[in-house]
Amino acid sequence: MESEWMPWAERDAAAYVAVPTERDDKYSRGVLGIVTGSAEYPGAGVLGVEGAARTGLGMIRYLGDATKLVLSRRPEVVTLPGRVQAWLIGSGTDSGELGLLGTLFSDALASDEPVVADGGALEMAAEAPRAGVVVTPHYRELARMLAHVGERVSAQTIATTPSVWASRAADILRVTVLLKGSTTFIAEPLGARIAVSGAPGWTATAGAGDVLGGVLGALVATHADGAFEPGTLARLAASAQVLHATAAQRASQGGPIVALDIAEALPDAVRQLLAIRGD
Ligand SMILES: NC(=O)C1=CN([C@@H]2O[C@H](COP(=O)(O)OP(=O)(O)OC[C@H]3O[C@@H](n4cnc5c(N)ncnc54)[C@H](OP(=O)(O)O)[C@@H]3O)[C@@H](O)[C@H]2O)[C@@H](O)CC1
Ligand SMILES: Nc1ncnc2c1ncn2[C@@H]1O[C@H](COP(=O)(O)OP(=O)(O)O)[C@@H](O)[C@H]1O
Repeated sequence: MESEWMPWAERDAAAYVAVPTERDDKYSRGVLGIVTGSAEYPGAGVLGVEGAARTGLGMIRYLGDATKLVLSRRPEVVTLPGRVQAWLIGSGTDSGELGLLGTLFSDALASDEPVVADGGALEMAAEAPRAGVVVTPHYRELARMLAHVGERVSAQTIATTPSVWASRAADILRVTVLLKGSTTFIAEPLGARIAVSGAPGWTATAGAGDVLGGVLGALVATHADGAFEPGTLARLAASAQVLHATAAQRASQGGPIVALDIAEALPDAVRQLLAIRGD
């Protein structure tokens, strides 16, 4: 029998926006370690950083391979290693050519912090499943992850029945899965099943997924204490998808957008959600 998919609306997502209080400083708000971007795809590093920064968090430590480009766009970013509350790894990297990035990915996956894994870190996340990990593949990437653990399914089959495969993948891979598409399906191993729709078709543009990784990284870093409780990572993932879709809608207004437009519309999307909450 197919799983029950719970919808997730702006009102639900609003509860997962962390608003700083007078007692907060940049560390208590949450620090996100980001290891994304490579010589081949430096732009993905910038897009994830922008997504996270515009969602709201205390600080970003960027340790990927696009430091120069990231700093030229966001001088607020710190490029030294140090304590973080969560990790975003893998967007804009190739799993076959990781070099030193591979060590950083395995350190993050072996750490006690929650991890958002994308792009070239997906196969490593599939190899070493643990609680507190959420993966954000599109259909082809999910097919590759499943092949990596011996489950053969084509990207076309996943595209035709994404809810079935998001659900199955979470149970097989034993990590929380956010499967990207026109409807995004979020599944926790033997747990929550959430479906989020409503993003405009204009969202299907290069780098939009890299921005989503940043949004989710920021939400996880600002809720790191609860991230290991059953269902929390799935609800944070659904909230990130809602914020991303709201930002895309605001940026698009029925017309074309680029990924950076989505990142730039995030503060307004956050305000829209907080207004629903009554803040
Ligand atoms: N600005 C940045 O830095 C950006 C960086 N990005 C980063 O890039 C990394 C790889 O992500 P990805 O999703 O593109 O790669 P992947 O899943 O291997 O798919 C390759 C498949 O696509 C297909 N294909 C290619 N061209 C096609 C065409 N014209 N028309 C139709 N099909 C076409 C091709 O098919 P084939 O040519 O083999 O038949 C193959 O199957 C990832 O880390 C991501 O973060 C992106 O986010 C973009 C912005
Ligand atoms: N038809 C669509 N309608 C709405 N959103 C879409 C559609 N197709 C893809 N998306 C969204 O666009 C983003 C694309 O991400 P991804 O495939 O990772 O691309 P990239 O790697 O270039 O960033 C995801 O957030 C996905 O959910």
